Amino acid sequence: MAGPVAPEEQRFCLQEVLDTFKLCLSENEEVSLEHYVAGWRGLVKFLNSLGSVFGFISKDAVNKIKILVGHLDGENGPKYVTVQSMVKYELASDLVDLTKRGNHPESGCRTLLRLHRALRWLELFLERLRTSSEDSKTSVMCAESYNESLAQHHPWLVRKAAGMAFCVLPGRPAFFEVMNVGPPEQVVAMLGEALPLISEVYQVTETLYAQHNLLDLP
Ligand SMILES: CCCCCCCC/C=C\CCCCCCCC(=O)N[C@@H](COP(=O)(O)O)[C@H](O)/C=C/CCCCCCCCCCCCC
Repeated sequence: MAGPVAPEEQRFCLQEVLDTFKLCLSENEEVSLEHYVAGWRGLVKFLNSLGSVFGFISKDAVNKIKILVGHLDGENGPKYVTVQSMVKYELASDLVDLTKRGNHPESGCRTLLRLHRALRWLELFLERLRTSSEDSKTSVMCAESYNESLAQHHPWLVRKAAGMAFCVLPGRPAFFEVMNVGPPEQVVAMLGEALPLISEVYQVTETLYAQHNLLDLP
């Protein structure tokens, strides 16, 4: 499974991801793009520690993270502080391809939508992990969660490749170990803490995108 031991800054830690998702939502339910991206960076560390089979997934996630960071660090960075301000700015400035891919293939709105859909997969997967028994198969939990969410937006070839990658996922005990939390009961408790945060970020974004008819951006 995993290769040589990763340096500390590349090592996944569930607590770190939990902390970034805690910081994501402000009191007035605005989603901080900086923390959203940081949450995904943390998750990509986990994916990287699972080995090169997951490289094509990690690469796509990293590309999308880079696009969003590019917006955050760009000259219009202040417009990208929250997902709400990003949507408002990009729509008002005609910076989103709404019906077919055109001049704005890297808009913040369409890029974030891809990660947003993946967040639903994560929510479903973590809930299965949290309620699983010691001998449950991570590959099955992952595939079921994928089929209920992201798969509906992926073409056959991507679905096939993803399905093959899931087959080499480590078993639950090894999987829990990579999370760097402690014994399984502690992992389960931390997942219980992380899930409502992830769900809330997902719901707030889903409602915002639905209000603006952005859920099917090409
Ligand atoms: C708390 C710890 C346990 C769970 C840790 C999970 C770590 C997962 C980290 C990253 C997940 C990857 C997110 C992938 C984003 C995919 C976005 C997407 O849908 N992209 C497609 C469409 O993009 P455009 O072409 O429209 O720009 C793109 O075609 C995708 C290509 C790559 C394949 C994506 C397969 C996604 C499978 C998600 C499951 C990851 C399996 C992780 C196993 C633990």
